[in-house]
Amino acid sequence: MAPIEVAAQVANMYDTVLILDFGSQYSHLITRRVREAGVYCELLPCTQKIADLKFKPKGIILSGSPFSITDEGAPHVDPAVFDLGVPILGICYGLQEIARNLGGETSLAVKREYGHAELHLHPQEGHHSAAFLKDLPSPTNVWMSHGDHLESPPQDFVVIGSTATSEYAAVAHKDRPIYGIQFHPEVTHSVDGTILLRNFVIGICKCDASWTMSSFIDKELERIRTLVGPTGSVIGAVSGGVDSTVAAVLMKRAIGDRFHAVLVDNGVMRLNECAQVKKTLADNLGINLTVADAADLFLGRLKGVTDPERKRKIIGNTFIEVFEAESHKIDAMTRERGEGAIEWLLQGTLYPDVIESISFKGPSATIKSHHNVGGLLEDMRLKLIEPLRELFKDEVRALGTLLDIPDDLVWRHPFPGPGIAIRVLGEVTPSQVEIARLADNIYIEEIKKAGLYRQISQAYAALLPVRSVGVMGDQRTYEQVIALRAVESQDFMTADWFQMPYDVLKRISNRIINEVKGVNRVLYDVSSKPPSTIEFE
Ligand SMILES: Nc1ncnc2c1ncn2[C@@H]1O[C@H](COP(=O)(O)OP(=O)(O)OP(=O)(O)O)[C@@H](O)[C@H]1O
Ligand SMILES: O=c1[nH]c(=O)c2[nH+]cn([C@@H]3O[C@H](COP(=O)(O)O)[C@@H](O)[C@H]3O)c2[nH]1
Ligand SMILES: NC(=O)CC[C@H](N)C(=O)O
Ligand SMILES: [Mg+2]
Repeated sequence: MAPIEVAAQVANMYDTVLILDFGSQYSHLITRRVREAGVYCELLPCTQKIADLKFKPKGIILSGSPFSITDEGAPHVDPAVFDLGVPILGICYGLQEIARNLGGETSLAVKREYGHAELHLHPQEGHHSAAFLKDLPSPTNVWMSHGDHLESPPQDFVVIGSTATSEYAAVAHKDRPIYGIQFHPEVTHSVDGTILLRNFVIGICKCDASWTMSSFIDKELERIRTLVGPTGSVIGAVSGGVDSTVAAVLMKRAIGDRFHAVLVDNGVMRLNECAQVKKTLADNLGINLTVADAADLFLGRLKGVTDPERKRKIIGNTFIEVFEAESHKIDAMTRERGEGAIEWLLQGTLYPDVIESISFKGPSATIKSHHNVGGLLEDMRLKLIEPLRELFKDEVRALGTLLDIPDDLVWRHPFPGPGIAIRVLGEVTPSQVEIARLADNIYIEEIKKAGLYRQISQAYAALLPVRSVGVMGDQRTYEQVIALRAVESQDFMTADWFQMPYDVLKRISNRIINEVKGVNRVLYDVSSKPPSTIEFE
């Protein structure tokens, strides 16, 4: 089934707001805020033809854009949105786009307006905008980021808010539920922005705030069962990470033993990880996980390799090979048992991956196909099933909790597929992996003891390919260096290094140097992303 149809299936189950993306860097934040209000929404490129929509939205939001509305080649909305008869909210460029369509005049502002502004409301007696502005204090602090502004609002529009520099900071149609705002309610700097977006989707669009993870579970289980049918089988690569675990648990609930989970032991997992994941999944979640032990195969292929990209490629390719072999085995087994052959491949794709692939990023829509483990088993012609496709990471975590997945699984830091191999700089040998693994285990243990694990988005220990001189028990040592990394991040696209308390660092450093043979020095990484990345390689 095409992804757009899958999205439409979900969109048809809930009251849905359509967000049309003109390429603003904040478009995904609009999506977040609307979801936080309990309303389901879909982000689609602004080039979306309304006639091709597979669902009827209850309201439409037009996003901001890096373009100037008067630019040649600037993106424009399908004028049919104005004939749908549903409420429309234009944000910044979206407002200018409304004006362009409904007869206002946009011009270049004399100077760019960027940052805070005080919005003064101008309530209109007996006007529908009362519901839009409900509970909003006046003045309220809003955040601006624009160069163009409205020279005059379209005919039939009234002004419902202004700032010192923007006369038409908020406008509304006289009769129809069409609103335009020059500021960005979706960013946290607009302090009452969430109230405004909530007012729009609930008060104006009359959406039912029924987008909760508990309602999602029931509907998704039903959708999976219908999709897979009474005999179909599903196979899925499960890493013990939160995404694949939550997807696996949903699948297990939907189709029971017709779901087959495979974890590939690539020899560069964390300490005791494979055994632990297998046990946790079996004991707590009733998922029968096959662990494919391929540690020697992976480590053999990594021998002598030091280039980070080559390491990643080798691991990626070998992973596919092992997964394929494993799935053939399972396929043979299910056939033997007289069950249907495996038809489906489960993937833990999240909504940010989808947004990345569909979002409007320039004069033409850029379609970037996502290649997680997709395309894996082409010869088997497996169909993809992606239950988390419409969710953000925090929604996945909430879902995990509702599915009774233990907290320590739900709140696990992300762990990359290539694992410790990209945290051992230089050649990946079994003894180097062991050093990094032991140091990492102590590091995470102490972070947990200090109660800091949840505050940190991701932490790990890396082994540097250098030696330094030390002294232990009156003896000279010449040994290796461990670097500790800990970051705070919303989306892992940018990150700040975590300000680890000194006493915790002291304990960690002492323990690593005392307990991990081959290490005589520990460093703490104080680089942010950008310009550094989260992983060393
Ligand atoms: N060792 C492994 N064995 C089987 N599948 C794996 C393994 N490592 C990664 N995968 C697959 O690759 C996908 C992408 O990995 P990714 O790390 O992004 O997600 P995750 O492990 O599920 O969650 P998290 O991001 O929290 O680590 C996983 O969802 C899983 O399907
Ligand atoms: O599944 C994965 N396969 C990979 O090849 C991979 N490389 C990086 N990461 C994770 O992505 C986030 C951003 O990492 P970087 O700042 O190093 O790019 C961090 O959370 C990294 O751990 C990966 N995850
Ligand atoms: N944030 C925006 O949507 C900006 C719109 C347009 N580029 C402007 O400068 O006015
Ligand atoms: Mg992972």
